[in-house]
Amino acid sequence: MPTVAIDRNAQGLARVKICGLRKAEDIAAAVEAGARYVGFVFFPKSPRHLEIAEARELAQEVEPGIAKVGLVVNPSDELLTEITEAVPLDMIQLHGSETPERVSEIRAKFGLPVMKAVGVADAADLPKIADYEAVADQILLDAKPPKEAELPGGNGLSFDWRLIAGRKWEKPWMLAGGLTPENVAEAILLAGARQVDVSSGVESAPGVKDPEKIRAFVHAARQGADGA
Ligand SMILES: O=C(O)c1ccccc1NCC(=O)[C@H](O)[C@H](O)COP(=O)(O)O
Repeated sequence: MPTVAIDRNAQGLARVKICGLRKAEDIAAAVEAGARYVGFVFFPKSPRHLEIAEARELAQEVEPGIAKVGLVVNPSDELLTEITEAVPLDMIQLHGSETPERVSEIRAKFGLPVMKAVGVADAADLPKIADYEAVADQILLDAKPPKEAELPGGNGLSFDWRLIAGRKWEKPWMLAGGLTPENVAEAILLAGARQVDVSSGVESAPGVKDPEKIRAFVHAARQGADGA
């Protein structure tokens, strides 16, 4: 085991986001298990991509109290207008190379809370979290994608959770990247995360969610890591 400070108060408190949902039954599995956020991906290169009309249909059926998050990558105002006018979202997730200025602009123009994904590979990536924290409502700490990756996220890769152990930020943040039902409890303990996000770790194939894995993930995240 690595020698890092472990935040045992984080146990049992994790709020879970299941990202890249495409079917009503998978959303139902997530919500019934206790997930607090559901994510819809609007990125045509992704196996999890949804057309706006599909997302609208799914989002309209999500029960109140569950945050519906729309994930976009370097979006134009036109795309955001189309999405937000059609889909009843509660939050926009920016998963591209949006600058802090652009994050601020999107937040002001579209009147929705914004979660900005920040890619982490090593300690040199951590200072930029403060730049985004100043303008976003939440931060998503995700593994930095490999240079040759087709997707800027949803690659099932983890970063070294010890990099953020014991660090505190003012705004709410989520841990993401390569989480699975098997490792999420340990990740929560090591990173001190109170919120976690998963996509490929609850799939049976790219873009195909597995309700059993969703249930196992939410259960593991909410139980914490007794004995880990
Ligand atoms: O999921 C995608 O296909 C995707 C496409 C473009 C940008 C981001 C994308 N996914 C991000 C996520 O699903 C999560 O927020 C997070 O990165 C966790 O992904 P994973 O490592 O697969 O659990």
